[in-house]
Amino acid sequence: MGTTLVDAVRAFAPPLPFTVAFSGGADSTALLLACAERWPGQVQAVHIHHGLQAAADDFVHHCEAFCAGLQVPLQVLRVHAQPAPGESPEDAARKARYKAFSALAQVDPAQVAIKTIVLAQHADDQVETLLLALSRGAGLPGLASMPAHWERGGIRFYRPLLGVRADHIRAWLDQRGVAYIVDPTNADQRFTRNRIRAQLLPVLEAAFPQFRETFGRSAAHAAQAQTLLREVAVQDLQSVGCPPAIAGLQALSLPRQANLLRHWFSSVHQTTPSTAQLHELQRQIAACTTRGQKIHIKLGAGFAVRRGQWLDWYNPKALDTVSAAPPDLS
Ligand SMILES: Nc1ncnc2c1ncn2[C@@H]1O[C@H](COP(=O)(O)OP(=O)(O)OP(=O)(O)O)[C@@H](O)[C@H]1O
Repeated sequence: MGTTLVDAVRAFAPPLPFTVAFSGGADSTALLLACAERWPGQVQAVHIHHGLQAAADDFVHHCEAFCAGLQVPLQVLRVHAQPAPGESPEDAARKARYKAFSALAQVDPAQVAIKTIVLAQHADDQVETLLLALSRGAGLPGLASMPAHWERGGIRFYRPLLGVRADHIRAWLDQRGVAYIVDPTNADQRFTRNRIRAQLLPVLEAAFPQFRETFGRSAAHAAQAQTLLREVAVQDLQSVGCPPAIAGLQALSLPRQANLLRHWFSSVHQTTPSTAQLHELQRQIAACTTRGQKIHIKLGAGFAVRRGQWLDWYNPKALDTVSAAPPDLS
C-alpha cells in the first residue's frame, strides 16, 4: 500500500520555517500544498529556472501563479545548467540546482527558511535510483540510493515523501482538482531513468506488488552498511596515516584496503577512482617494496609512491609529466 501523502507530511517534523524546492511538477506541487496547509505562514518555495528548455519561462509563470494563490513567498533563481559531454540534461540540471541552493544560503544568511530545503522525491523515484545504480554497476554508496535527510554546505535537506507512491500523489492532486506541470523530458526514452520508469516499473509492479517497500528496505540496508564501511575507513586511515603508509596498506585485506583508498580519495581529494583504477592501484601497492617502486595513476590528480612513501602533487596539469619526472621527495 505505502504511506499516504497526508500521513507522510503529518509524520514529518522539520525545523520551521523551511523552503520547498518547487519545480511545479506533480510531486513538489503536492508537497508544497500539503506543507502550506499544515504550517501556514512558515513555508516558502524556491524554483530554479535551469535555462535548458524553451518551456522554462512558462514553468516560472505557473509556479508564480500557484504560489500567489497559496500566499507562499516564492524565489526564482536562474542558472545555466550546461550538460558536460555524455551527461544528461537532467543530471546537469540537478547539479546546477544544488549549487544554486547552497549559493543562496550563503549569499543571504539572514534567510532562515533557506537553511532547510524539502524535496519531493517519492517511493518510485527511490526504486528508479536504485535500479539506475545497479545498471551502472554501482557499489554500496550508489545502492544506498537517496537519504531521507542530509546536510551539506550549511543546508539541511529533507525528503519526507520517500515512502509515498507516485500514483497516490497524482490521485491526491486530481481529487482536489490541482493542476501541475507535466515536463515532456520526463517521457524521453533516450534517458535510462525514463526507460526504467516506463518499462521496468510496470513489470515489477506485476511480478512483485510490494517492490517499492522491499527495494526501499534494500536501499536502507545498503545505506547502513555504507555507514559502517565509512566508520571502518576513518579508523583505518587514522591508524595507517594520511596519506596512508604503503606498509600499513599492505597489511590490510584487499577489500579493507580498497575501502580505505576509496574513502581517502573521496574525502581528501574529492575524486572517485573507477573500479579499474582502483584495481591497478592495488596491484601496484601489492608490488611495491621499499626500494624505489613508483605508483602513479590518473585520478584527476597524480600520485606516486617511492621508497614506501606516497608522493603526491595535486595539479592535474602535472599529470603528463608524472611518469617522465616524478618529483624526488624521498
Ligand atoms: N526546477 C526546479 N526548481 C526547484 N526544485 C526542483 C526543480 N526541479 C526539481 N526540483 C526538486 O527536486 C526534486 C526532484 O527532481 P525531479 O527532477 O526528480 O522532479 P520533477 O519530476 O521535476 O518534479 P516533481 O518532483 O515536482 O514532480 C523535485 O521533487 C523538487 O523538489
